[in-house]
Amino acid sequence: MTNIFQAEGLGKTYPGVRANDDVSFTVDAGEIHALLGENGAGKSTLVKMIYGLVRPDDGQMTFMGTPHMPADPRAARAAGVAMVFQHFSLFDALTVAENIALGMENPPPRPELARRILDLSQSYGLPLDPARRIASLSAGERQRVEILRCLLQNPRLLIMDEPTSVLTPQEAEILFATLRQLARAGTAILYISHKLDEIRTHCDRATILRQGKVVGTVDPRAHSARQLAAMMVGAEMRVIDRTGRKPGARILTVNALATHPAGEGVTLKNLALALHSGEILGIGGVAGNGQEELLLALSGEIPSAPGTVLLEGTDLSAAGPETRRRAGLLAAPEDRLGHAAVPEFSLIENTLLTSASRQGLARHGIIDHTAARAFAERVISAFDVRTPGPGTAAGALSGGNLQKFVIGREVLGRPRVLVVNQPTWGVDAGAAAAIRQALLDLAASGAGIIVISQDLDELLELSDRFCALNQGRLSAPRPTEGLTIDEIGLMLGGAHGMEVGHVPA
Ligand SMILES: Nc1ncnc2c1ncn2[C@@H]1O[C@H](COP(=O)(O)OP(=O)(O)OP(=O)(O)O)[C@@H](O)[C@H]1O
Repeated sequence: MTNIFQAEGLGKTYPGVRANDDVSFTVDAGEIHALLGENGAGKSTLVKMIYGLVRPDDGQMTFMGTPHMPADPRAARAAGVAMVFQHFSLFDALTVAENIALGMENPPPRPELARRILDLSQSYGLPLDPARRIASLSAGERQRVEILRCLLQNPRLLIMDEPTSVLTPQEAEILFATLRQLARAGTAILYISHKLDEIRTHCDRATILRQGKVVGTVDPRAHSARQLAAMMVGAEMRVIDRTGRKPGARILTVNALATHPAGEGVTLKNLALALHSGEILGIGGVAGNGQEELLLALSGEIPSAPGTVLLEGTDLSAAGPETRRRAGLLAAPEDRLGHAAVPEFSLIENTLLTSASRQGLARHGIIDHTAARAFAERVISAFDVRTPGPGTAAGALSGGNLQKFVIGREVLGRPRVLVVNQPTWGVDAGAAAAIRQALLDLAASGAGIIVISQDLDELLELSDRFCALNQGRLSAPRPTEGLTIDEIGLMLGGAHGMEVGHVPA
């Protein structure tokens, strides 16, 4: 194997944070190289330096034998580096092909581009219609657009920042087949993920970062997930405690819930569910089958017919998000940057967005800054959000730390019912365990929780009952205890993009 990329002594300091400190490592042609580390360890900062988005304060890089210090992403792309981001950078109103054309230096005529997209998507098993509008795509499909956009550039080094966090296990397998295919052809892949099992199965080497420093480069196959996690955090992981929950009275009733979104998107079809106090209901399924719509219909962002959403007997179907929040029905959506939080707003301002009324952070339209700051500080400390302080802009937080903040803000909002979509997306193993524990503790205190997730292990770990959402329809719930992966496969069966045949017998 030949060394294609080398970093020597890279450093980057942000106000109050040494994000990268003396980072040296190499990536070989044809290898899938994982970057591992806790939230905030400096992984994104490192790859942004390679991709020309951030300029290092110190150190050098070499790429394909020549010094590499790209002034911007365009220069990095010209040198042969491509990157798939953790957050999507797509225009909702445009089609797949239009978005891809926007990122190209010299886009070919539209019909030819559409053909190339189709060809690539077929040869890499990533189905995508070039004429679809981005607004109608699920998170998983949006990611495919980003991946295909990169593959069209024929990169020598492909950087992927948590690419599988929005994919189902089956879609992730397909992606890894794609990456293997690329690696065999000599492309180097630098791969950020928090999924340790995935890294152990698919990556050739792993470089571990802790607090901005390289701890070491290891063969991930030679270590257990637990050992890798311990190297990342420098300590052992905690064990989840599921005790103390007693499902009580019915708290949320959803009846004949149907949505009719304008334009594209999934319509919910005649959904019914009952949630009890102290209970966690898990909803599994492939993204794009109505998960986001269900959250919006429960949070009040999509109104529904009278009698369809009842909280403790009160009909909230016509109520907007603020009225529902006051009543105790809180939600944490999947898209943390843009939907759950405003990137340019400080964490204090972001707490005001959803918590002003429940926490008494504003009176008669006047913001109580002291109270807002104190609440933001409570969230930061209770959920171990790594940030210089509550005045930091949400967009400056690492992905996982923002996720902890968003979940923490709602959990500390003392909900009667909390609806969360992908609660541990992009969160490191230790923090994911802490978030899951917080949800279990919240249920133990009497709240009802709906967890929507693509992570089956997470749903099995958390939920008392499980149901599947498939093309806008919800299956009948089943108790999680004793439920086998086969049975779950059947419940999810027929969901688009997921075949029962993939579920191990
Ligand atoms: N633009 C910025 N301004 C200020 N601080 C920043 C900025 N970007 C990153 N940081 C800080 O630098 C540190 C490293 O962040 P980085 O995003 O590189 O971590 P990460 O390992 O990618 O985390 P995650 O797994 O959560 O995505 C964090 O403490 C983060 O808050």
